[in-house]
Amino acid sequence: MLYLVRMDVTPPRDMPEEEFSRIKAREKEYALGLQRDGRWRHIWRVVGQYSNYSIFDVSGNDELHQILQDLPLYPYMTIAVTPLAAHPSALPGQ
Ligand SMILES: O=C(O)CC1=CCC(=O)O1
Repeated sequence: MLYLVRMDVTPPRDMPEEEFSRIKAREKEYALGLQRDGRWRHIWRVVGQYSNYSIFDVSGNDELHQILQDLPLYPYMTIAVTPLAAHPSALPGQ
């Protein structure tokens, strides 16, 4: 199943920059692993915001929920999930 996910990150005000940088490095490694195995299909920065739009291709709600909960930045995120279905006007394979 495909999901459009928006992640808005609010960095903690009281966390030292070095500690937050370490969390961001872990986040990147985690995200790269999921991109390499094909479950995190796209990630795009929202211009001017500490936010991204991502497309996930996973088995269903439970797998996506686990993936999102395991994000190192999860405690500092607001997440919105939109499940996607095929559109009848889409070209085959799109
Ligand atoms: O920077 C972000 O939008 C949050 C994030 C998700 C995966 C990643 O590497 O950073």
